[in-house]
Amino acid sequence: MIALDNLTVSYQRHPAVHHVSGHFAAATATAIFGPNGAGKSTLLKTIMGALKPDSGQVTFNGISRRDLAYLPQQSEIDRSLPVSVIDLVSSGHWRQSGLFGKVGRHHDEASWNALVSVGLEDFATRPVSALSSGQFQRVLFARILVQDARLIMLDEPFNAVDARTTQDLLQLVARWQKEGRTVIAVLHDMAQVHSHFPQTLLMAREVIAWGDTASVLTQERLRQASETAAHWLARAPLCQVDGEGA
Ligand SMILES: Nc1ncnc2c1ncn2[C@@H]1O[C@H](COP(=O)(O)OP(=O)(O)OP(=O)(O)O)[C@@H](O)[C@H]1O
Repeated sequence: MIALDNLTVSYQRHPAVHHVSGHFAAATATAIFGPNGAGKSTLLKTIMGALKPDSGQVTFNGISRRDLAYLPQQSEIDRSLPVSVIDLVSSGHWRQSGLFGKVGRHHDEASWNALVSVGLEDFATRPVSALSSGQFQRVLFARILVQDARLIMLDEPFNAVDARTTQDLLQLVARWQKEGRTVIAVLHDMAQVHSHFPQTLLMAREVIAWGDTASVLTQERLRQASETAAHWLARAPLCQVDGEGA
C-alpha cells in the first residue's frame, strides 16, 4: 500500500531518516518503534506530505494521500481552538482541509455516532479548550472515525492518556483493522505494540528491523537500536551518500 524507497529526510542536511526502504502492509496495523530522536515523527510527516524527502520516495499504491487521516503528537496541536467538541468531530468531513483547516457546522449523525463511540456524547457542546488531555484525544479519535479514511497514522496517540482511555482507544485501533483499514502508529509502549500491532518497524534513523512484531522486537534488535541511539551526536552528520541534499 505504501512503499518507501531509499528515503532520506533531513533538517538542514542532517538526516533524521536515513536510506529507509520497505513497505507498510495493507489492512493491518504497524507500530513504528525506536528511541527518542529516531526519526519516527519525521517519517510520518514525510508520508503525509508535510516534509519533502532529500532523496528516495514514498509511493502510494491503490490509495491517495486524500484518503489519509493523520493525528500528530498532542504537543503539536493547539488546544485553544474556539470550537465545540461536536464541531471539531464534524470537521472530519472535510478531508481535504487538513487537520484543523476548516471547522464545519454539520452536526450529522456520523459525527454524533463517532462521539458516542468514544463515550463523549455528554460533552458535545463543550468548548474543546475545556477538555482534559485524555478527553481531547477521544475527540480526535472520534474525528478520525468521521474521516472514514483507509489509512490512519497516529503519532504517540496514548501519551498523557490514562489506562482506561488507552484501552478504549486501542479498541478502535482493533476495529479499524477488522474493517480492513491500514493503521500506522508511533508508540513507546512495547505491551501495546505486542497486543494490537501485528507488524513493527523498528528504526534508529535507519531501519533496524521491519516485519512481524514478534520477530522484530527481540532483545538483540532492541539493543541494537538503543546502541545506535547512544552513539548519536547531537546532530546527525551530513549524509555522505546524498551529495547536496536539501
Ligand atoms: N523541525 C526540526 N528542525 C530541526 N531538527 C529537527 C526538527 N524536527 C526534528 N528534528 C530532529 O530530527 C531528529 C528526529 O526527530 P523526530 O521527532 O522525527 O524523532 P522521533 O523518533 O519522533 O523522536 P521522539 O520519540 O523523541 O518523539 C531529532 O534529532 C530531532 O532533533
